[in-house]
Formats: sequence, C-alpha cells, structure tokens
Amino acid sequence: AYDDQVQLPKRVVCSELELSGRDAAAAASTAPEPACGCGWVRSVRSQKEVLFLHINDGSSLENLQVVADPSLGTRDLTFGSAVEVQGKLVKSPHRMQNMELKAETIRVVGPCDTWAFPLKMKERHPLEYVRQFPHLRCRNNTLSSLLRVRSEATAAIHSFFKESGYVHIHTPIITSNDCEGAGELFQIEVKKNHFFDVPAFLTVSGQLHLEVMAGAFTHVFTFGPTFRAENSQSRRHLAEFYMVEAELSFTESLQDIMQVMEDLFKTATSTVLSKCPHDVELFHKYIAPAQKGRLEQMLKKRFVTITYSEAVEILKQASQAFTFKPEWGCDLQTEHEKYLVKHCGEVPLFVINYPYDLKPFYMRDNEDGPQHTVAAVDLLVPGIGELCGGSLREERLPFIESRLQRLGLADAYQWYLDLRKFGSVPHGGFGMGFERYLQYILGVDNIKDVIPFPRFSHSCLL
Ligand SMILES: NC(=O)C[C@H](N)C(=O)O
Repeated sequence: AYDDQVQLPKRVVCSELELSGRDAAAAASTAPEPACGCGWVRSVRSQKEVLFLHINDGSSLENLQVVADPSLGTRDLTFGSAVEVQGKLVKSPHRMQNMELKAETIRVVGPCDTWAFPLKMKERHPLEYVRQFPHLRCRNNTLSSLLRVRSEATAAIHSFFKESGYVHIHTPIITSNDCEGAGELFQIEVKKNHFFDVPAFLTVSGQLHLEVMAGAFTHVFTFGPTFRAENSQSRRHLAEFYMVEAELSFTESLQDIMQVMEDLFKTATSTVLSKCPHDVELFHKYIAPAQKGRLEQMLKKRFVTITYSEAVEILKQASQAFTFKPEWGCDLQTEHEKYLVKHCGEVPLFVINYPYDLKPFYMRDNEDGPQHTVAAVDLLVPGIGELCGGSLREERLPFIESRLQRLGLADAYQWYLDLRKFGSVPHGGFGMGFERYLQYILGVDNIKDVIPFPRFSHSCLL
C-alpha cells in the first residue's frame, strides 16, 4: 500500500549546489525531478519576463537560484523573508551557477519588513555593525560562514582526539575549586542561600577534573565553556569562552605535550581548510587579506621553541620598544608576546620553562638552580599572542604537599594529594582557547565576532 504514496519532492540543500561542473552535467542529463527549496531570501530581481530569487538555508555560502514567472511574485517576497519554492531542478545556463530551481509555486512562509530589518540586501555590513544584533547577525554571510567554520572546527577537534585514542570527559561547569589563579571567578549565588554548603563557582578550567580522569583513562580531553570575570574590554577576552583541554598520563617530557598541541592545531586547521574552503576564503578575501595563503605555509613548517630565559634576553635587546620593561621573573605581556612571535619569523612559537614563582602550584618543578623554573609551556601565535598554555604536572607527593602547605591550600586540596598517593604517574596537559584559535585562522580582530553570543563585562545581550 505504501508504494502508492506520492513521493515528496526532493529538498534542495544549498551545500549540495557546490557540485563540480561534471556532476552538474550528469544531474542535468537525467530528466528534471520535482524539487523543493526552503530558505531566506538573499536577493530578489524582477525583470519583465523573469523573476530571479536567491535563497539561502545556512548550509553553505552558496545560494539556490530560483527562476520564476513574474506572476509568481507577491509584495511579501522581499529580502529577508522565509520562502518555500516548489518546482524542478535544472541545469543553469548561467556561468556562475551549476543548477537552478525552476519555480512552479512560491510560498512566503514568513514575511520580513525590509525597511525595519537591520540587514540590507547585497550589503557587506562591518562586523561591528552586525554585532549590535546578536539575534539576527547569523543571517549575514560573514557570521554564517564563521559559525559553519566553528562547527567544522569543533568536529575536527573531537575527531582528532577520538582517532588518537582519547576519552572525552564532561568536566563540571559548577565547581568548588578555583583551579588556582587561572582567572577571576564568577561565584554562584542562589536566592535561598547555602545550596551547596560551600562556595561554588563557574569553572575557569577543567584541568583538575581531567587530572582525576587521566589517573584512570591515561589520555583524556574536554571541550566546553569556561568562565572568567575579567573586567577587560580587550579584543582577546570573553567572560564565557570555550576551551579545549587535554591531559596525558605516563608522560615525562614537555616535548610530548607540545607535540600534541602542534598536531591538534595542524590537523584541525587542515580539516577546516578542506571542509569549508569557501567560508574560509570569505574571511581571507574581505576581513583579513594579509592572511591569505599564510595558513597553508604555516602548516608545512615546524613550530619554533625558545625558553623563557631566551625570550627575556631577546626582549631586553629591544627594551625601549615596550611599555613594560622585560626582566627575568616578570610575566610576559601581550606586547612582549607579539614581539617574540615577530622576532622568530611570524610562526607559532612555544615558550617553555617559566619562573617557578610565576606559575600555579600544579606545575612540575624543574629543580634547576638559581633561576628556578617549572616545566610550563605557552604557545604564542602571530597577531594574537597566547593561544595555548600547558605544563607537566607535579606528580611527586613531597613536592606538591610542601607547595600547597606554603600556599595554605593543603586542606582544600586533600583530594588532589590523594591522586599522588594512590597510583601517581608522571603526566601533563594543556588548554587551548577555542575562540582565539578561530580568531587566528580566520584573521578576525575582535574575539566577540567568533562566538555566537558573546558575553563580556557590561554586556550580556539575549
Ligand atoms: N588545561 C590547562 O592546562 C589549561 C590551564 N589550566 C589554564 O587554565 O590555562
């Protein structure tokens, strides 16, 4: 009985229109099939004989071209309206187009008041302009390309870890630990007080929970939102951002951690370049022309490594160029990081072995004489500065115990000490800021433009 049912017309998806010429010719050689296209109108052009419509469903930068008899047009068929078109998919006679939908019916599903709509037809709105409309900016080409790249990069990162044998862990968003010094905390308040009986915060990093899991699964990762109440209006900070974090057990060398960082970065980037070339190209054409071709070059090169002490020597040679004068023992400022990257050839740069007193308690002591350092690493990239931070973790009970005692944290971190008592192993890990990663590969100046709904001080729209 089901055989008698009428076949629904095939839904045309914009991403499928990116057919090669040969595929299009093959599709056109078969009899045109009933097809249907749904999306939002990107342009309407009515001529005497014919009505042209471009509609987009968000699956690609490519629009579906609809060709119709002008009698099918209505007053509601405007830029921004949602439509459903029924017709036949045919080969397009136009050079720029492989296929087009010859319309038989056009239904305006949701009209759009074009005058009031803040996006305008065929206009390339600046990112700062569309940022004012977080509920509408995804209908703009730049933001929709960005969000497709973000989605592909997310999938690429997950598959990198999965293929390398890592277990994915959902680390908690609400936590009672503060991952010591990673950033300013958001404390959770509940109207009825004492919900948890202890102070609770939004997580600044999943690292300590990952360390727990690395003690059972060897290689683990997490990829989720993290929160820092940085009162900063900078182009590199958000109050809510995504971080990719990995932790590896049975690892005694910082080089092993750095290798994973480099492999992750290169694998994710080459996947994004091959999966969404047109979306990436839009950025390299209109937003950051200087970036064009640089990523491909960078992927072929090894990242460079210098020690913190070497970095300070390099910076001291150019001391007059900085607001903050570089000295051994001081934290590297963004101006220093950018200078170092330039000095080393505008390639991603690992800086290793930072002063012991600068870094959190969990980093492994290098036990190295008067200039006392820990086995820490930061990955700095052109135009951004710090992209990743990581370290070997202190797995030796006496070392970590005395450090926590000196900091007055021994009671709070009894559970962390337990990890060093019950089957402790040398281990290490790192975190990569996902938005900074997107900023770097696409050449986007402001971090607020690489996340769907940015949160920063004095701003929590929607
Ligand atoms: N997992 C990591 O190593 C990241 C580090 N805890 C940070 O917040 O920067």
